[in-house]
Amino acid sequence: TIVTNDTSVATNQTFDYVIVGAGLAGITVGNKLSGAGNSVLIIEAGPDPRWNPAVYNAEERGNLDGYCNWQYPAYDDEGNTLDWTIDSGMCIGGGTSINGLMWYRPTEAELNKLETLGNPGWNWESLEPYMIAAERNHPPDDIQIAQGAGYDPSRHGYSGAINVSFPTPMRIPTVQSRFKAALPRIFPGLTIGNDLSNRSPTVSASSSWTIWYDPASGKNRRSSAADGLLWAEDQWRERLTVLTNHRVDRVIFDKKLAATGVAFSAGPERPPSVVHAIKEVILAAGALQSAPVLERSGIGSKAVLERAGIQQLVDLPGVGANLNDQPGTGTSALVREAYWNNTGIIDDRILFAPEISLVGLDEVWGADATSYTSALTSIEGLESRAQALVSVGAAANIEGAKHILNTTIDLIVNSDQPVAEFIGESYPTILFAAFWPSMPLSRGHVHINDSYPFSTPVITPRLLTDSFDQEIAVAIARRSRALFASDVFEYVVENAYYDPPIGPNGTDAEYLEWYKSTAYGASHWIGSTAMMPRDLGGVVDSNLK
Ligand SMILES: Cc1cc2nc3c(=O)[nH]c(=O)nc-3n(C[C@H](O)[C@H](O)[C@H](O)COP(=O)(O)OP(=O)(O)OC[C@H]3O[C@@H](n4cnc5c(N)ncnc54)[C@H](O)[C@@H]3O)c2cc1C
Repeated sequence: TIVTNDTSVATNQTFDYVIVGAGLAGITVGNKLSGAGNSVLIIEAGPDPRWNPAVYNAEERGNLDGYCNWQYPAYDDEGNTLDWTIDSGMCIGGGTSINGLMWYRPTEAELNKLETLGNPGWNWESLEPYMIAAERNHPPDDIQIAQGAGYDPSRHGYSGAINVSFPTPMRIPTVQSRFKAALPRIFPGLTIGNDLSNRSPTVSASSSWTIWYDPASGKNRRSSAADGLLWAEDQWRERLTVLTNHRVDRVIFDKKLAATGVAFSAGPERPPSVVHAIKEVILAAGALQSAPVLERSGIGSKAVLERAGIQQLVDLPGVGANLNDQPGTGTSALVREAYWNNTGIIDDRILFAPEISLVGLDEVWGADATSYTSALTSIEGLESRAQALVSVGAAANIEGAKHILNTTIDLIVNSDQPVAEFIGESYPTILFAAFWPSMPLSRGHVHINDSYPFSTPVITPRLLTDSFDQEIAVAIARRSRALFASDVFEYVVENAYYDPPIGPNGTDAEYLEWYKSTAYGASHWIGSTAMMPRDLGGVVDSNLK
């Protein structure tokens, strides 16, 4: 494997495959294609980060300080910038070099919906073997299990490239057990399980991480896509080249619209170069950049391309629409001074297996759930939701919007899939609950504004614009207060802290205002190049073409 920032390895060269982006998808595909004997070039906008302890040492990730991060601005519908920025990986490893390292699998029902969306063969049966093959699980030992860890041996792989384990040591055992005691009280009916990957379908458990404990250094090392599939000696490839610090402008097509290469450059002042692909160009620039690269290449909606002064090659109005992330926020509660030296509750480290609860409608609303779901499943409701998305450019057409919304609604209403993720954490001086609606119906968009490759994409997340997402948000924010006010926690913490303040009898409107003013994207962006039939607003088909 060659990793370099030397432009000449690619300029006017020819490879079997050219891949845009060395993130999770780009590295995985590059590893497999080069392993099968193909010559492969991956072009990555950011640097090689393997020297940086904030990347490789999970415990130092708090020191990243913007390293390996695009930190995009976010916009509202009027084009004003929001007061939070979007974290997104910008180095080899992409998001996996800076992410929160939580590892658990989707459910069978969730994966089978890929097929329902119009993608034959994309289902649990075909995809589960890949999840098993990717993972190298290190089961928790007796001490970790005593401190809250758990796992179901049948749900994991043991010989893959991505290391998965609980932190060594687990730490703060009192808080682990306190969260396990308190969460079923605020979400009645919630089961405390032993493994987030075997939820059926809702559960609460301590989460394992994509880390491995290196006894030589005593560190818990990040197992990013790069660590597992690029830098590891047993994954080195004879015919793989990774070009760092170069940005792809656009894909180049021949007269029959077959992709023949890409144009790229090292910086705004540097001359553009071209590299040729014999077999395929693979776009793996993530949910926030793949659509902009397509648009700069002439593939997208007429209005966007005209505004940017780009000649349209393919009319594909779904490009950049349907952008989806979970609206995250959190509640902190100051630990009482009497416990500041109690390392079962807090210490000065940030490595901790958080207790993650995946809760469904029943756990959030109990017997009242049906009053919320009848609004969700009404035909008029679906129609007006779809119209609202099309009118703001968040969906390509009404039928497509209805199809996507229905897929999510069906998972929520008929398969009891989780509507919220609620995460109990401990940091130096505070206990923290992070949470978000897990299957939001709100949608936004990402587009280019001009043809210039070094311009930032215009990302309009439109978080919490759907009334159902708002209802979930209010409900879980209320539970965060109940969590820290419960008798399980009240002896440990001062009351939960809200800014803007919410009184003990806060109204739904106050909770919603608080939620909206503190919410940010939870960094799980999807949807902007949807895999779906084209007439429904899809961008790639089930062969990823
Ligand atoms: C802060 C944060 C926390 C997260 N926490 C978790 C978690 O705990 N658990 C979990 O499962 N997931 C988490 N995620 C999500 C996970 O990391 C992503 O889903 C995953 O990395 C997406 O993979 P990808 O290949 O689609 O995109 P990415 O990993 O983002 O890779 C895309 C790559 O393309 C490059 N690129 C973009 N444009 C260009 C261009 N024009 N030319 C060349 N290169 C380009 C980028 O620099 C990037 O390296 C988190 C993400 C973030 C950012």
